[in-house]
Amino acid sequence: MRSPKDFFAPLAVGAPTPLREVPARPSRVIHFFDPSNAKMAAKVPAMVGTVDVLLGNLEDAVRAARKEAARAGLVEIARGTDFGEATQLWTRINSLDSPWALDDLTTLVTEVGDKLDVIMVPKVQGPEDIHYVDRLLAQLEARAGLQRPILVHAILETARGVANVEQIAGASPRMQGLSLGPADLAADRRMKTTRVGGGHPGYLVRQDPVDGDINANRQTYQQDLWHYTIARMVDACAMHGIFPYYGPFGDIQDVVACEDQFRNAFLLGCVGTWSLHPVQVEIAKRVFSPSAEDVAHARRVVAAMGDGTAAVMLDGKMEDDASLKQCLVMLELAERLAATDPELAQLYAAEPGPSEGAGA
Ligand SMILES: CC(=O)SCCNC(=O)CCNC(=O)[C@H](O)C(C)(C)COP(=O)(O)OP(=O)(O)OC[C@H]1O[C@@H](n2cnc3c(N)ncnc32)[C@H](O)[C@@H]1OP(=O)(O)O
Ligand SMILES: O=CC(=O)O
Ligand SMILES: [Mg+2]
Repeated sequence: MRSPKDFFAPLAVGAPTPLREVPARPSRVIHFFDPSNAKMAAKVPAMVGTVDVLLGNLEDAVRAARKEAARAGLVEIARGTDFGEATQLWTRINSLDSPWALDDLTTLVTEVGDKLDVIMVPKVQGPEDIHYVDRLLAQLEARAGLQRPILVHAILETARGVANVEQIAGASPRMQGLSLGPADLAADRRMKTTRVGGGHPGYLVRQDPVDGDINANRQTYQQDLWHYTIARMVDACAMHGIFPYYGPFGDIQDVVACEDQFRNAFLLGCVGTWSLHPVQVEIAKRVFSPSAEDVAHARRVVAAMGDGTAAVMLDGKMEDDASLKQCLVMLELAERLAATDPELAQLYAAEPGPSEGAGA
């Protein structure tokens, strides 16, 4: 463990200096593709600018016999694609205990490290996994002569990882964020589910009996299996100044439930999610962008609050410093997204600004 004084010192001679603040680039949608799948890979150049992050996946969902092909395919795509300002390139490497992780890191950092923004590390168990990757990345960055540090994103998908979530989030200045990995986490926890994310109809609460009649029809309400873990993840990320994300939603056809799951994560504080199939891209972008109504309301609150202190009434509701701060979070996100998304810029511009909304 490094001393707090050394936290921002490079871990290898010649490695770039770690960042003091994680860049808040839009990452509403982290789109997964398999670089060894020719059809999917062929679609990548056309997706630049339409998704915030393109992630070349090397881990689960890539056949063992195709691991080297996926790695080589990602190198080729990284070299041959201009990702512009609006789209980042990430990868998900194989797990640290697999036969492929070392070569994934060595090859990608030395060959296309200048193109890679973030490396997603699966099945992280504790801060020691991040420390291992941190030092290795510093050595490889020095070897490759990189000028900016590659950031690290951990998937929360083991029970031990969840128990250690605060230490993982704060393990290195490279930590960019955390994603929920509900499929592996369910298996590791021995949950009795068989799905990739989303809810389960059996996880419910039931209305109390009316007049003591337990046999009468009683309303049931499905509950969110992931609420606890997402909330813990969001707190750990906020505490360490990094970003939380929902992960995969495996029922590709059920776009309605997918949107619900994404929205729950957005409302709880997540900044984005994964998309596994093109059909999930627009859902993610829509859900993780503040609505025009939210932006308009936030502007009205800012305008009504004046110097930001005291309490005011707006539409019959009390607003004060705390609701103002929530509105500022919303507006800051809207501004950041509008800077790279012309459609959102237009949408938000159509809403009344603080002066027009004041006192309305
Ligand atoms: C638990 C976890 O670890 S989740 C993360 C790991 N899993 C993944 O990354 C899964 C990524 N996604 C996929 O592999 C695929 O989308 C699947 C297997 C879910 C579905 O694939 P398909 O059955 O081919 O879907 P479908 O027929 O609807 O595809 C339509 C088109 O979109 C393309 N497509 C599908 N998924 C993607 C993708 N993620 N990126 C780009 N293109 C895609 C298909 O190649 C197909 O192209 P075509 O019209 O030229 O034939
Ligand atoms: O990798 C993701 C998961 O849900 O497992
Ligand atoms: Mg997983």
